[in-house]
Amino acid sequence: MVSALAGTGDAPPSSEMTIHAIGNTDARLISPRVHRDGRGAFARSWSADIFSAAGIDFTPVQGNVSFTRRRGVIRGMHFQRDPWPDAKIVRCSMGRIWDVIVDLRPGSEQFGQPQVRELSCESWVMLYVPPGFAHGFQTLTDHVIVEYLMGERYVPSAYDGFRYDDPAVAVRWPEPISSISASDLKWAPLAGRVSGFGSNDQ
Ligand SMILES: Cc1cn([C@H]2C[C@H](O)[C@@H](COP(=O)(O)OP(=O)(O)O[C@H]3O[C@H](C)C(=O)[C@H](O)[C@H]3O)O2)c(=O)[nH]c1=O
Repeated sequence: MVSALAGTGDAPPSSEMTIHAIGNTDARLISPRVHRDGRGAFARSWSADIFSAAGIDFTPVQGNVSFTRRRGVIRGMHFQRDPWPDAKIVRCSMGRIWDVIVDLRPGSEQFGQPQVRELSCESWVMLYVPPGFAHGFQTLTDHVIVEYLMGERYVPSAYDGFRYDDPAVAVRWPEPISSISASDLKWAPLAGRVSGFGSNDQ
């Protein structure tokens, strides 16, 4: 017997996503309206109309997904250099992560200051990371899936990053570190390499 599910009616599009500022940055926390029923739940992960109404110029051109087996793993910090800075929507689709973004745009009010948020499958909350930010996360559980909608294509020659312990940014990681890729350990210091981090910004 197939049970009919109650409709959700025609709510205005803006009610499908609530967008919150993060500090004085143009990064945003996005809380989608979660439609729950006897089967489970449904929510939007992006909306051109809602983003446009919120003044966010973002159109996905690539989708990425990563699976991380163990708690305590750090992925990042990553960014793409100009002229291909990669804005992204980040969502944690399984488990929980300690998510970190850092504004690398010289002159911005929050330049070099880590902004951290816990993202989890249960919360459904997503993060909009503007172009010019670095992004990374540490897993807070085993078996983590993180999905991305990317505002820029992957350009290997522009793919860049910095170490989790770069003294110019001083990110706090909550868990004992269980694993970091060899490539993420090889990033050169930001000081003297990325505009705005002078050689004495230790
Ligand atoms: C980002 C990317 C990577 N790759 C290749 C490059 C490597 O051979 C392999 C794994 O890449 P990586 O070790 O950089 O994967 P993550 O450490 O999960 O990187 C991601 O995690 C941090 C937290 C992010 O914010 C970025 O979205 C992204 O950099 O996939 C691709 O083929 N296409 C891509 O778009």
